[in-house]
Parts: sequence; structure tokens; C-alpha cells
Amino acid sequence: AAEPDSPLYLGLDFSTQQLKAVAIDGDLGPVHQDSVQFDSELPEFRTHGGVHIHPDGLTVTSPVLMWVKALDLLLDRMKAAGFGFSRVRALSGSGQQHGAVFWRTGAARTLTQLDPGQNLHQQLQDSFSVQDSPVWMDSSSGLQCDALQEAAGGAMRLADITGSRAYERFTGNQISKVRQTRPDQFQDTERISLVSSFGASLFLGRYAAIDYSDGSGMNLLDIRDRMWSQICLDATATNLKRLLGEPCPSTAVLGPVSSFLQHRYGFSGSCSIVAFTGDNPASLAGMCLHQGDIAVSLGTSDTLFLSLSEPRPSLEGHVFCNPVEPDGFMALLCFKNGSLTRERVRDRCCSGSWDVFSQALDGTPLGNHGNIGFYFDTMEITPPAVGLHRFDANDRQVRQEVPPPAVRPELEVRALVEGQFLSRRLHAERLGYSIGSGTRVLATGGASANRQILQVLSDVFNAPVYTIDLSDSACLGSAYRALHGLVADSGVSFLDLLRNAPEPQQVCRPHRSAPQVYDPMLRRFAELEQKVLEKSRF
Ligand SMILES: Nc1ncnc2c1ncn2[C@@H]1O[C@H](COP(=O)(O)OP(=O)(O)O)[C@@H](O)[C@H]1O
Ligand SMILES: O=C(CO)[C@@H](O)[C@H](O)COP(=O)(O)O
Repeated sequence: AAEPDSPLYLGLDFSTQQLKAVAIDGDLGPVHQDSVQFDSELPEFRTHGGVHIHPDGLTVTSPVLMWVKALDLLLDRMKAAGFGFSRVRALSGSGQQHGAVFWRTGAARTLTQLDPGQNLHQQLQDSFSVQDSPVWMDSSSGLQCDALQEAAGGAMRLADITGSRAYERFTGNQISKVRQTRPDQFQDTERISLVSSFGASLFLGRYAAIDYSDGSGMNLLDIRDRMWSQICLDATATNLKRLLGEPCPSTAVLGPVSSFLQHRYGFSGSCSIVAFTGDNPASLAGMCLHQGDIAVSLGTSDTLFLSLSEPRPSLEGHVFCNPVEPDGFMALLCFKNGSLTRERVRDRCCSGSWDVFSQALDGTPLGNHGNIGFYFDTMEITPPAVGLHRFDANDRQVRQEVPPPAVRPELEVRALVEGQFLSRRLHAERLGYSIGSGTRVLATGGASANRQILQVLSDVFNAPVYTIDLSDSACLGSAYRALHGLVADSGVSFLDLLRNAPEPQQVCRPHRSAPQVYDPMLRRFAELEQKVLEKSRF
């Protein structure tokens, strides 16, 4: 057993619906886990799924003070549970990607003068020029995307520089929108953070640098030079470089924990803070992803990502700097209609029960008798389409929203989950990421606790699916990154250091008949998706 004063490494994740923490010891075993659910534990902010969807249906924000209050609550709770803050040698964290935090003029001073007798939330009340931070679910910055692409010389040129064509949720376009629509608030801003670097700033007691990996989700960073792209900065706002600060390597040690946190919670003055990064990059670290593995994260969003040695940007999907390999990259596809859509169908067809949802998957055949569905409750990212589109075995459109039992609820459940995974496979294969029986599919995120959902994933991908013990891989990855940050400068590689980390375990194998069912179904799905896209354009 670990000594009572042996070192700990702490990982945090400011994700869409909650703030989570995992502490590991030097043997990489988890010793403490905690979380704060925004909707239920901070109801005064009135969020649904951690966000506010505005009346235009496109603007999506989260109250920045909710994240601050969640940190107060989490740390208070850990203190009450007797957590050994003084043993933490290093900490790191992650945040939902792309979200922007606008710090008001004077906030830097407030951060350095925090009183350990009061909580963060009280003291940072007036520190934000924009109270409602735009988050990754936002799709309201189309005009700004068009302008950026034009300035950069086209969508493909922008993708070559930044790893992605212009995406509405990407932070640069959100910054442009705030500058244009709220000039006074923009004028009163002295610093802009990502959710990740905002989290790091709360621990440092001063502004933390944006790391290369999460910085790649802004349409502002040149992913090869790992510097802000002057063309993109100029097209977004004057003096933006000053507002963003210099980006840093994801393994950088930013400094010791703030004296505020030392005094309030008993952190040691020698506890190092390693740069925070995006939640997907942190998950890649948490699963110790090897070349050839494909990760599927089933959090609020569904994402699919993998490590790359050479960037191959295209008009779909993203290339980010790799968070753990200094010269490497990672590819990512993001799907907005993930867990929240599954929850909606669960509530409508399964009386709100995951058990009933799982039984529906168990009780229906692979291929769902030919029924196929596209469930885009909100404007999807990949592909850019909206609405519910259901087709029978003869590709005839089925009337929308027929209340159960007119459409058998179990068919609806399977149509949803098969449709989601057919889409993940289609778009991954279009980017050249082949998935075969030799590929390890590593599943993570809240829905990876559901074995029946993972069985459909395994069947549709015709590949074995693995999980790690903690479905919270972003948090675990942050704890691993904290440990690695202490030695990264001496050249120790992340995967070498983590070679004794628990291996992912196989949880599902594809059914023998899966390729016969899903190979032709994928071709049909691709054709139907084209129809859906054409309909969505009108
Ligand atoms: N047993 C389950 N079956 C399917 N989905 C689940 C199950 N348990 C949790 N989830 C889903 O997990 C989601 C939260 O995942 P999580 O990775 O914690 O999200 P985030 O990190 O984005 O806050 C919830 O929205 C919920 O729909
Ligand atoms: O936009 C993206 C990735 O590009 C999302 O994946 C966000 O990073 C939110 O993550 P979750 O809270 O769903 O894990």
C-alpha cells in the first residue's frame, strides 16, 4: 500500500456538463475521484446539460462564474473528505475545447491578490467582461467564418495553416463575433483564455498560456510552426496576440500553485502546474493511445480521434498538435448530436431508463430490418445538417415524430445508435482512417459505461472495442500529463513513462455477421446522408 505521505498527481476536467477530478499515486492507481454536476449541483445558473441555448437556436453559452463556483465546491468537498492536498506534486487539467473566457481589465491584479479567507467565486464576480462564455456547441458565427476564410485565401488554405477550415465553434470566430457584436465588452477585455487555460489560471493565480494542442482548435494557430498565424490574428482582431499571450508546449510546467490555494487548501508550494489542454487531447493521453488505435469518446459530444505523425488537413475534421508527442499531431472528428440525443430518445422511447434502452438494443437485430435514421436535434458539425430523417428498408422517408407505439420504440433506439456509428465510420473512412479487425477501438466518456451501445459500435466498425477502468479518461490523462510534465524536459517520452499504466481491456467483439450487414448498409447510409444534406440546404 502507498505511504500516507507519498506523492499524488491530480487531474481535473472542466467538461460540458461537470467539473471532475481524479488523483493518482506514483503507481498510477486512482486514489480519489470527485465531480460537480453543473445542472443539479449549481441550479442557480439554470443550465441544461451545462449550457444555455439562446432563442436563435444557434448561440450556445455557459456562465463563466458557474465554472468558478464549481471549482470552489469541488475543492471544499475534497478538503472535507480529508484529501491530502499537501501530497500533490503536480497537477494538470483539461477543458471542453473551443470555449472562450474574456477576462475584464484589472482581473490579473485580482488573481494575484486573492484572500484565502474567501472563495474564488465571491472574489472573481467582476473579473469577466463577458459573463456568458461561448462554448463548442455554438454555431452562430457563420459570417465570421466566411470572413476568416476569405482573408486566409480560402477554406483549404486556412486548413493548411490551422489544421481546420473555419468552424463556427472555433475560438477565433467566436472572438470576432464578440468584437463585432459587443464592442464595449471587447474593449474592456485584457486577456482571452480557452476553458483549459482559464482553469490553469485559477490554479496559478495568474494568466496561464494556451497550450499548442487546445490552441489548435481556434483557427488561429499555425499547427506546423506552433505560433499564432499573423494572417488569422489580423483577420480576427487588432492586438489579438497581446490578448492571447504566447502559446506553450502542452508539457510545459507553468509554475507553482498559487499562494491563495496553498493557504486555503494546504497545497504545497512545490506543487507544479502543467499546462492544461483540451478534453479530447487529454483523453488521448489518458488512454495512452498508440499509433493505429482509434479512440471514440462518447461524452456530451461524440468524437473520434487518433495520433498522427504527419498532418494531413482537409475540409472535414481537424488536425491538432499532439498533447504528448512534441512533434506529433492528432486527428479529430466531432459530432454534436451525441449523448444528449441518446438521452432524448431514451426519455421518449424508454421511460428515461438506460436499462430499457439497452434491452432495446439487445432485442433488435443487426441492421434493424433496414430501418435507418439521422437524428440531428441541433445543427450537426459532421455533416452540417439538421433535423430528424428516418428511412425504411426501401429508402422511403418515414413520417417524422410518430409517437410510440406507432413506431416500435426498440427500432427507434437501434436506428439512432446504428445511425450514429455508421456516421462515425463513414466520415472516418472518408478521411482515410481505415478501421479493420486489427484496429483497437478505445471507447471512453459517459456512454462507454453502456455495454450494449459498445456492442453496436463494435459491430458497425467490425473491430474489437476496449475500455479503460475509468470512463473519465480526460481527467486521468490530465493526472498522467501532470506526472509527465515533471520529467518531459529531460526527454522522457510519455508512453515510456506510462508503460505500466493499466492496459485497456477488450469488452466487445464484433458479431460474425457484422460485415455482411454493415458494409452494404454503410453504402446506403452514405447515399441517404447525401439526400439529407441536400434537404438541409433549403
Ligand atoms: N449507462 C449509460 N448509457 C448511455 N449513456 C450514458 C450512461 N451513463 C451516462 N451516459 C451519458 O454520459 C453523458 C456524460 O458523459 P461525460 O463523458 O461525463 O460528459 P462530459 O465530459 O461531456 O461532461 C451523459 O450526457 C449521459 O447521456
Ligand atoms: O468540440 C469538441 C471537440 O472539437 C467537443 O468534443 C468539446 O471538446 C466538448 O467535449 P465533451 O464535453 O463532449 O467531452
